[in-house]
Amino acid sequence: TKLHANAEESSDDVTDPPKVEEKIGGHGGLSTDSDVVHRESESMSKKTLRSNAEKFEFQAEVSRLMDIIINSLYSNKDIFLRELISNASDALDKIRFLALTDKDVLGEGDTAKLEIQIKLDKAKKILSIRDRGIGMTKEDLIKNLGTIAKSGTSAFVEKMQSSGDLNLIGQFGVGFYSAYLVADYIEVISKHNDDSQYVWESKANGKFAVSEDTWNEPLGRGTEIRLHLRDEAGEYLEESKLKELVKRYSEFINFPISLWASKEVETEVPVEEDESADEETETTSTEEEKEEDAEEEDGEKKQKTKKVKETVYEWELLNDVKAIWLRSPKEVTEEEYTKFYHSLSKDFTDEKPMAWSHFNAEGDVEFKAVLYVPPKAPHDLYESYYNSNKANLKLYVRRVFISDEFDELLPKYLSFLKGLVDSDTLPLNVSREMLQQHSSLKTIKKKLIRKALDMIRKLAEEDPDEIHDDEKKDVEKSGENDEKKGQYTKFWNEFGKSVKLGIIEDAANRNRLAKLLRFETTKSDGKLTSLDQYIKRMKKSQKDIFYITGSSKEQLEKSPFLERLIKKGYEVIFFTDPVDEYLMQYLMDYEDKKFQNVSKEGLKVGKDSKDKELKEAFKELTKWWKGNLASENVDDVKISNRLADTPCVVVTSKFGWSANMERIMQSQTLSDANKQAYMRGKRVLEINPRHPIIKELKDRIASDPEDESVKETAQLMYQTALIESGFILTDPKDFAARIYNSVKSGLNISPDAVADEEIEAAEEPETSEATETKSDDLAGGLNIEAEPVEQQEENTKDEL
Ligand SMILES: Nc1ncnc2c1ncn2[C@@H]1O[C@H](COP(=O)(O)OP(=O)(O)OP(=O)(O)O)[C@@H](O)[C@H]1O
Repeated sequence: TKLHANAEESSDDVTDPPKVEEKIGGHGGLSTDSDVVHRESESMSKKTLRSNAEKFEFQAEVSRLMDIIINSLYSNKDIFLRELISNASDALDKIRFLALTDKDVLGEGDTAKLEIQIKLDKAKKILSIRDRGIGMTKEDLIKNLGTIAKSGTSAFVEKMQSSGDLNLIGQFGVGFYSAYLVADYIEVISKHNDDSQYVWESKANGKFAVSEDTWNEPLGRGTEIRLHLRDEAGEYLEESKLKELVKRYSEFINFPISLWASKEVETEVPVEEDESADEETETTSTEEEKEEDAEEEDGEKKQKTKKVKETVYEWELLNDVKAIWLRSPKEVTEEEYTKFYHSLSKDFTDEKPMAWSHFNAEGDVEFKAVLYVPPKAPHDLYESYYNSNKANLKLYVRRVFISDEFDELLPKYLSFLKGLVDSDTLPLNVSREMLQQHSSLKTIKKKLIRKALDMIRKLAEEDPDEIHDDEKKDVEKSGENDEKKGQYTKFWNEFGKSVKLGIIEDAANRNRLAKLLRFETTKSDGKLTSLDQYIKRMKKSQKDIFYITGSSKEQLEKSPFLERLIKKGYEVIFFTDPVDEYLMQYLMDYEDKKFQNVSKEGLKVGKDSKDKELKEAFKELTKWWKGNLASENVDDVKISNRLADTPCVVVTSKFGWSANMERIMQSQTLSDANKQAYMRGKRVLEINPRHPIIKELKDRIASDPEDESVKETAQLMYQTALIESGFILTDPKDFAARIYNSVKSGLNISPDAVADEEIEAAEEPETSEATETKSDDLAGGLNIEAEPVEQQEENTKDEL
């Protein structure tokens, strides 16, 4: 919000110009040897500054953020320097990138030097950080530093309120404001090629001011941030402190960072004739200040000189700019990789990346790359997955930073990786758009994916927890890998969904990705298992990989679909993430084994010798039942091979949706009813011929196929099976009414009995209870003695 175009009448002190006696030394004459003392800037009358100043209010979220920073008790205030240097480096990257296609943007002389300079003014308590980057126009200053809140602002404010950890500020894109941890007044002087030089200033009191700069030294191009340090931040005026900080935080900045540092030097000064006598005794007593008798050989007399110590200032380079990725992987230490990760990801917590891969690709397309698996997934990794263009790899071409928004380098599902690619093959002097279409990008992408998947596979291979009991005897591993214990489970919990999305999206790497899959099974005992382990444990005769989908493992464990499989010792995979339903539409087979959803048609678990016989014996019932279910979208009624204790289940056709998928689709807000009807799998009612209810039904049908009470019971059986098989009933009222009728009969109440008028009807049992006790109630309705299900007779035993 612009407050005053002309602030002359305002009494607010924000835009007070630097008074003549408060003037701040600029960076003028940066590279000249004579720059021993700060050159004072030209004085400027109060009137001129004020008439140019415009005042603005910070956007509300930014104001809140600044309040939090200013009042923070956070002890690690050092981070501000890292943030400002990182901004300076970004600005330098931007101008260097523009210079690829237009050399003139760099300017001439010192202005063309891509560097960062830090200067201290102890007397005035000012710390300034200056870069020769792209700079900011007046509009940029107003937008970037105050009026446009970034999306990360409120996320960061929220995070601060819960954790208080300011260290993460850079990740939220609001790093600049961390400068208010140490300063109570900040000036940002900036010169962009497209505009004049401007000064932004704020005392963080909700307002800031911007004015055209007519009093400071011209910057040429770039930005100087002047921090007027708070009293308690005096340590940042110590050269040693700044050197230490730059070393610690900015060692991977690829531009030279120099400090205007003091240095003791010895210089020869002439000895005044009249004092030479006194000096003589003094200087001979100390070795350093030895007086020299400057008698020339030819005997000509010269003026006497002496050496004295003097403090001079000069630019001292603080960082070694040899990029880590250009070094040989053998030479880079683990600590250096970790630190480089922190600087790349702006994640300065103590956590180490889970894994990294540093390699050099040679051949037609040459590039160097470092890839990292972060220790944690960002909070919004899967939010708007398909719409966001998050790329986490930085692209360099021959050491020049090109972009960190280049999403052609990695597929979406690997966008959780961080790192960089530096290519020697890509051309330097073309626009980003041209680069995006360059043919070698495809090769780079392909290699990066391979390397990334290898890195993840190794993470699993090195994890001792991944070696299961059945393999332990072969692989005797001692405690050497303790540090890596559990690392793959950690990876899986953070990024498992990405592997699944990869299987869906990347057909070329489907098998590699499937190897990385982990899941729980009926036999995994709370641990995660892989497909390879599953296959190792498969029964000899087992052809397919069995799985079941649902909303939780607890719910699935009780599923009737598993009854017989578990009894016979088969292992079944539990898929409980909604994405698994999609995953299994793409993952058809693995190592020549097909996947079989055990709640769908097509399950083969060996033949029962009585199959044919049973089919024949129940023919009448199945035919009758199919006829009765004609209006229910039921394709068929069949004898089941998956049931042990449950009378019947409803299975779906192989290529339609499973019950779980129907449930997922129904819960989606914008789901399309037509598509739902189309995709809904055809249903088959499968009956258990050994179950007493089914046997009784068979007998009743044989004696009277028109018996209404049997029809009623059959319908109730079907609805109950739907629920137990994971479907959502379309008409729960109808189901409830049938249950109540059955209960009435169980309690010997007349079917015509109705509730008394004016009397609360809450005496009837609730539906859910009724559902739980269904089998017994139904048995009661059919007057069957509660008897166990007949033992299954099989002569095929276990050789299925
Ligand atoms: N030295 C600078 N030169 C040019 N522009 C700058 C400079 N410092 C900040 N900016 C501009 O101000 C914006 C806000 O800076 P801020 O540090 O708050 O966020 P950021 O740089 O986008 O994110 P991060 O702090 O994570 O680097 C930047 O995006 C950039 O456009």
